[in-house]
Amino acid sequence: MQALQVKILDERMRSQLPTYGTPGSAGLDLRACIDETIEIAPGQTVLVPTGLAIFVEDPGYAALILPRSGLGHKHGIVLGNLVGLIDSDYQGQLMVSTWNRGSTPFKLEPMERLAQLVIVPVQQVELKVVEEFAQSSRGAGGFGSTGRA
Ligand SMILES: O=c1ccn([C@H]2C[C@H](O)[C@@H](COP(=O)(O)OP(=O)(O)OP(=O)(O)O)O2)c(=O)[nH]1
Ligand SMILES: [Mg+2]
Repeated sequence: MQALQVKILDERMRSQLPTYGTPGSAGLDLRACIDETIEIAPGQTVLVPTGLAIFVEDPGYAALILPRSGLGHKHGIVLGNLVGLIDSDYQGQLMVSTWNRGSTPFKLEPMERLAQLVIVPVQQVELKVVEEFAQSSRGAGGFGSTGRA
């Protein structure tokens, strides 16, 4: 397993650094580092600190913040930006844009696990302008061009 540099910005996180819940888990759970319960109204979005900063450093990797399925499915708590992309050169606090897309208020408790962090490989590219592409069988077909599932 590779090491990831992390800074603790909220002392409460020192004793509960994110870990993989099971040997096969892809995500590290991020907690809501808030001092008091926050009630998030239906349709409201709140930027929630996690108490952690990471420095991925290697441009061949990035981190993604993704919703937790239970919160999203059962309570409508997802991400205001749908997916959070953490650049390899970002050194600030990880923040979770927390959107209540449901129809009932949600009480977010201090230190509750709110979202998850996944480290993914990234390929940076150099754009090369061409006039024509070699023909593919799909061509420009998309958006259901192969029929409805
Ligand atoms: O859910 C998120 C999304 C982003 N970030 C941080 C890390 C990321 O590297 C930085 C910038 O994110 P992004 O590039 O998606 O936002 P932007 O609106 O393009 O801002 P910028 O102009 O700073 O790049 O904000 C978070 O903490 N949480
Ligand atoms: Mg950006």
